[in-house]
Amino acid sequence: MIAAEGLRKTYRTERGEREAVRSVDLEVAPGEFFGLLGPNGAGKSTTIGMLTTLVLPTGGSARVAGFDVVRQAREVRRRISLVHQSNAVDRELTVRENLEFRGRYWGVGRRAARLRADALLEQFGLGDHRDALFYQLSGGQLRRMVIARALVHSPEVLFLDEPTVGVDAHSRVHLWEVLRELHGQGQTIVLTTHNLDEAERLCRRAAIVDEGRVLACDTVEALVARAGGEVTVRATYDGPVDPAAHPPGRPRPGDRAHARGATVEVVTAQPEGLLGELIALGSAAGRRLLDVTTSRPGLESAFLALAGRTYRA
Ligand SMILES: Nc1ncnc2c1ncn2[C@@H]1O[C@H](COP(=O)(O)OP(=O)(O)OP(=O)(O)O)[C@@H](O)[C@H]1O
Repeated sequence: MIAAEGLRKTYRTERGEREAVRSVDLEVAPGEFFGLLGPNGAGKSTTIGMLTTLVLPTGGSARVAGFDVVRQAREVRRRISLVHQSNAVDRELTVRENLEFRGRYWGVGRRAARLRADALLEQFGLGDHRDALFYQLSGGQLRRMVIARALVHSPEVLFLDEPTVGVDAHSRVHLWEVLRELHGQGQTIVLTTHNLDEAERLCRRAAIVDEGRVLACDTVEALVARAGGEVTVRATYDGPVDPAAHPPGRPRPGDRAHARGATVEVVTAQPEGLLGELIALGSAAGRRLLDVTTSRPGLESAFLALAGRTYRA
């Protein structure tokens, strides 16, 4: 459904050139729920911009739904939908009219557009709000409406750029459910997110992007497996500890330890004995250990293994 090769984008600005995307290769099969993951500024929005024909690539090529994103941009646009981070809606129209209007714009017949709008509003939990105006909706409802509207003309690929940014925790979980259901119905979805937890919950395959490059592209389980079963142990003290400090007995081979302010983070495949060592580290610095958290290997560990630094969204 999507094939990109060596996709590149350099922005020219007053302050010189900015290589937003250096080289991106991607393949997404029909029906996949695919994630483009990475910290802010990694080049995710620019990549999705090129795949949706809004940003002209500086190099490389991409085909989406069978058409070239540069030479056949119009054909691509008819077959896809993009939901931006902002909730742009027609403020004069009701929720249902917003959907119908979008359907009509894309050539869906009047009756079909209405039926499709009603079905989508039910599916997105907005059936009772079909006659509401945008200001009568909560942030989460508005977000669901914008995504529902993007589906009225049954696009082959739905692109979502950071779909849950600015959405409260409860609405986020609701939105995840709706997206999983859409995927279950066979919808191809490409999502960008800086939230690795979101990606782990939703995507089956993902590309980890950093500084304009794809560091790895695989199933989420395979990406996590690359982290090699390491756990991240985070200790918080009642005051700053020496950034160069290591718990006594550490580092063991493969360990990575960082201290920042009152927190020490150790990524290790051998956590045995670490708690005692962290207490001893605090005592040596005259600090008391307040809290220890452990996180199982996840995409965060995968990012660390691939990029060589801790993930900061
Ligand atoms: N129109 C533009 N002109 C110049 N530089 C740009 C432009 N758009 C993005 N950039 C720069 O390109 C880099 C990649 O930005 P991009 O928005 O693609 O990243 P991102 O991973 O989507 O991050 P975010 O989630 O913050 O949008 C950033 O350094 C950004 O400042």
